[in-house]
Amino acid sequence: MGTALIYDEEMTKYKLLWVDPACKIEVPERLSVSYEALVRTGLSDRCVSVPPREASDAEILLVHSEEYLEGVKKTPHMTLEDLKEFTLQYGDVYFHPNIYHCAKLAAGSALQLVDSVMTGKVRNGMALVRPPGHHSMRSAASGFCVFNNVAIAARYAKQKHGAKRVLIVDWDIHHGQGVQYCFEDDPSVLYFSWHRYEHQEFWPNLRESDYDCVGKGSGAGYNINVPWNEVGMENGDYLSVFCHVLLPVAYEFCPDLVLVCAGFDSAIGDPEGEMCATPDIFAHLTHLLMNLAGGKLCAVLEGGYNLTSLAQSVCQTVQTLLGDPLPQLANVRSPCESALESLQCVRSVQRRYWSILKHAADSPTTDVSTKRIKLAKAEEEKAETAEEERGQEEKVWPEPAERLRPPVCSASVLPDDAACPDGLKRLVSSKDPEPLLVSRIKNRSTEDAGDADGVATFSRLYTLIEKMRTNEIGNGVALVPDVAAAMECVVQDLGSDLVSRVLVVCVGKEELNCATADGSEDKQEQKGKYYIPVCLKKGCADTVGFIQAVFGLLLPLGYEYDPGLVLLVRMPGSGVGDCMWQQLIGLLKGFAKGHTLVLMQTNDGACMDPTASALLGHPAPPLQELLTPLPDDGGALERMRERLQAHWKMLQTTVSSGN
Ligand SMILES: CC(O)(O)NCCCCNCCCN
Ligand SMILES: [Zn+2]
Repeated sequence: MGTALIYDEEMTKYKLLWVDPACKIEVPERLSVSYEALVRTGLSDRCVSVPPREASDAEILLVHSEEYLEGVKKTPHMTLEDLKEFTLQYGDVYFHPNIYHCAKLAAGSALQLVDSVMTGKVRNGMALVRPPGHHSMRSAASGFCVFNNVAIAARYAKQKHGAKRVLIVDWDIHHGQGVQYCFEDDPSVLYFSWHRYEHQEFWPNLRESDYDCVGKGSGAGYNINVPWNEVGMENGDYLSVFCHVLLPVAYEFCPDLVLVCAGFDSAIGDPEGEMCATPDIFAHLTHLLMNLAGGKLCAVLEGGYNLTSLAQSVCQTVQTLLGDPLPQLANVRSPCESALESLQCVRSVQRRYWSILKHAADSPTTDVSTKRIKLAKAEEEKAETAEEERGQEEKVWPEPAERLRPPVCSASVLPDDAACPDGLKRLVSSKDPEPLLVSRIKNRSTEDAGDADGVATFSRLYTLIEKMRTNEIGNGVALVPDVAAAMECVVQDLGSDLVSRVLVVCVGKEELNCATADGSEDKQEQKGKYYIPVCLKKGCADTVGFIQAVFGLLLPLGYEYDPGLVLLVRMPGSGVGDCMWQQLIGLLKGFAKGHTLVLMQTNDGACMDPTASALLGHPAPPLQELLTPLPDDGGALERMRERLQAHWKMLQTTVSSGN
């Protein structure tokens, strides 16, 4: 299934008609440069073009009041003076004779997107719209927003398509207070937002944007605010919050639909956000959400005011929705102290609502005085930056790297009598393997692998890894007589001279004699750092433990390790369900530009089809809803994370005790 793209140049046909410094950044070019970038890169041609439509009164009234709608309806006929007058009642927003028309198109675009995804016409999609929506409230416009596009879409998805649980992820750098107010007592809509906050110093300066506002009544726990109390947040900060807060909770929530308030003012170069995350981060944020809700994801444009980083970020998002390989995120740095403080605060208040977080630490003891010191420091720094303002340095960042689809998406190495699943390209050894390789395989592996077809299998494995390195092949699966031997061979012989770092994810009971990344035998502490045995209660059927292991350990660590190849090994008798297995394959695509090699035992061929489906990029079925939280061994996982965070900074979820 494809990716929908919704855009109409009509939504560029309104602009600010008077002087207002607060609104001058919201220009029509935001939309046109975004769309033109999608055209220029050929991405728009690969999407299913879906036309926008005007939202009806009834649809707008799902969120807004009649008196508000009646007021906005009058704006097309207003004089300039009346428009100014009308605008004065709201904050940081402007009206224009054509903005009502565009606001109906923006909301209608979000609804078209929901229809296309919920009816299965497409898998996912993006709507490029203006005016944005997430600040507008039941009876008020705000922050360039007139109608709350995404809030209307969420209500619509429930009413028209029977969605029971809708997740809204708001990665715009401003707090979508309009969305929070709309759903704060509604447990069927989980709203997650991070936002520049600076201890309430940043617009919209609301007390209720802080981390302790978790929703009300039956909605308690279904509102998650992550305040950024400093600017300059980077990729590592964003990924930490996704791995340690949003994703575990999202998987426990198990939504039927994911809506994204896709604002790109959280990218580097944006005058509003003043953050440092690069445009390719949105490729990963999108990817990390794509295995929820069976892949049903609707991204709706919100903010983004640096035309360069906006266009790049839009392209990164759409390219991921299309299923292209993820870009390598080089040198993901550990979260900064301020981000860790926010992370710890959010987890500590949310833990009482989400069993996945129940082992989270208490809030940090930053007593009032520390905060006052911080604010005082911030004040004086602000004074400094004030004078620096004039010489405000232009942010520069590298153009995102090309993300080339390999000629062959997925390949297989199989015994001659095994059937090759649809869509996979079977690798046959074209020529005789190099004698050197044969000798290494012979003296390395067990006797049965040393015989003729064992050598053939291993030489095909070598070819497969070689072709992944050159990006001729994206990923692959091999059925081998002995997975343990094959794993050692890949890591020791094949992997090591083809890629510099191999992330080995071994699913099953086996105790492994591990080899560190550099292939040397282990010294005790090396073993500690590069060998992370995670034991799940009830084997691999333990969903809670699986989610904690994947999001609390594997993904953060993988982003920090930045491997050139992922080796996913399914030990015989592992008992891991197809659903979890497909989720794992889907999530691991975020590393090594999607170069994953799956090793399975020949007699484990039953799960070849789900494996092939995941390797080909089909969305994984949702994990079953976590109704009764299992007596999970989250404690053991938390203790392991504590131990490992000394080596792997991305595992941190609390401020360093030292400070
Ligand atoms: C959709 C959105 O979240 O990007 N709207 C942002 C509104 C910002 C209002 N304040 C502007 C002050 C100018 N320096
Ligand atoms: Zn914004």
